[in-house]
Formats: sequence, C-alpha cells, structure tokens
Amino acid sequence: MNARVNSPADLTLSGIGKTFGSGSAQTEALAEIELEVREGEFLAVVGPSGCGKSTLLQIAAGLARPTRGTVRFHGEEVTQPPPGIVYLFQQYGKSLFPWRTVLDNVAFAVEHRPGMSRARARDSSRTYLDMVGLAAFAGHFPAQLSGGMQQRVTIARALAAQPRVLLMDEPFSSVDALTRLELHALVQNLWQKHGFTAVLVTHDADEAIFLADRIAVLSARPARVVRMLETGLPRPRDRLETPQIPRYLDLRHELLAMLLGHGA
Ligand SMILES: Nc1ncnc2c1ncn2[C@@H]1O[C@H](COP(=O)(O)OP(=O)(O)OP(=O)(O)O)[C@@H](O)[C@H]1O
Repeated sequence: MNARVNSPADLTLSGIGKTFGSGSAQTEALAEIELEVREGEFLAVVGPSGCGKSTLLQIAAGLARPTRGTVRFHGEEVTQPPPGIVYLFQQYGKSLFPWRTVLDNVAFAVEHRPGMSRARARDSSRTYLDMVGLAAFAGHFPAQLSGGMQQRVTIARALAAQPRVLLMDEPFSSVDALTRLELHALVQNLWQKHGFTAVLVTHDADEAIFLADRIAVLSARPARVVRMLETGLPRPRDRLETPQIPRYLDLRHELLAMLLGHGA
C-alpha cells in the first residue's frame, strides 16, 4: 500500500454536474461526480471516449464552471484557476509559443512573477529543461523539435511553475508508442522527485495502471465515477518488468472489461 493513498484531500469534487447548451441542443456531460484527489498521489481518470473526462479536468482546474456542485482546493472553493494548479494540455503543439525559443517557452511560466527578471526566469528554466533532458536544445524553436521533445518542453514549463497539483489531459496521446513509454518514465520520475499531486486523464488502460496509485473509472456520458481501483504496484515501476506482475495483469483485465462495457 502506498502511503500517499491515505493522504488528506488536495482537491475535492462534490456533486459535480455539467450540462452544455439548452433545449434540444443540450448535452449532459457530467452527472454527479464525487472525487477526492489526495495530496501527493497519482490519480488516473479513465472512461470511454466522449464521456466527459476533459470537462471534468477543466472544472477541477477552475478553467470551466460546473452546472452543479463545488470544487475545493485545500478547502477553498475553486471559481477560477488557483495558483498551485497547473494544467498540461494534450495538444503540445498549440500550447507552445512558436516565436519563442525552448528556454523562453519554459521561462514564460515564471517571468510574470513579481520581482522576477527575465534573466532569473531563464536561469531557473535551464534547471527544468535539464530535468527533461533538453538542456542542449534551449536555443531551438519548437518547430525544430520532434513531437515528443515538444511535449517534454511543456512538461518542463509545467514543472517550472512549481505545481502542487499537475492536471494532465491525455498528454501522451499524440506521440508515437515508444516516445510515450519514455514520457511515462519521465513523468513517473519527476513526480517521485518533486512530490506534486498528479491527475492524469487517459483512455489508455496500460498508461493508467503503470502510472497511477488509484484509477477512477468513469461511466459513459453523462459520467459518474463507477469504480475506484487501487493499483498497489511497487515503485519505481519498470516498463519491462511491471507489466509482467500478476497484479498488473489482473488490473488490466478488470479495467479493460469495464471500459469495453462488461463490468461497468
Ligand atoms: N464547449 C462545449 N460545448 C458543448 N458540448 C461540449 C463542450 N465541451 C464538451 N462538450 C460535450 O461534452 C461531452 C464530453 O466531452 P469531453 O471532451 O469532456 O469528453 P472526453 O471524455 O474528454 O472525450 P475524449 O475521450 O474524446 O477525449 C461530449 O459529448 C462533448 O461533445
């Protein structure tokens, strides 16, 4: 059992409902979400396509307002993006500034802070670029990097903001399979080193099991949390060894059965 699984709540979502539009164009995305994200844990949120995962994450980040219910971050109601919560978007290409160098993209996370000069912002950004293995590419522009490298820049920028909670919306879905495995290892290492709380939205059962302490399984739209699985796998997890552990295989079977509609 991971100690983090028993930590106090960092983010609490109570009775969250979300309906888009009105009349015949109405879409009920979220039904009645109850979810506690505990301090320092790695929580994955999985569910069928279009069930409302991104909507849920945006509401948790204060980027969207729920129709019903409340989000609390350390007890304070979230009505707009609070400091301390950082959101990592799926489309890394769109979230980097093409006219800024890699270093200045990372520096953007900190340069607006009171008393922070451009030079100091750049200095601290170098440390984060180093952590994601891109120190040698500081002077490059995003278009000169591969997709996986660009996503590493967004991860460095997220870390530079020193998040207490990092919310990730399918951040690995647009990169090739091998790069995805490398990014899983990178995110696991950074999370273990920095101790932030991580929430990962994904439709990939293996990604969820490999990375998470707990997995919230959502129903089809309108989404509810139908199951909470504790992975209980030893860390650090290894890309070759961990998927062979019987517990991993049981979890994979259970999760896929639910996602394919045989158990949810
Ligand atoms: N701004 C919006 N206006 C109207 N409907 C929306 C809006 N955003 C999302 N929806 C609808 O809400 C539902 C949930 O969308 P959401 O993107 O949250 O699902 P998802 O589980 O993240 O999808 P995917 O697995 O495809 O990434 C969908 O039916 C979508 O069409």
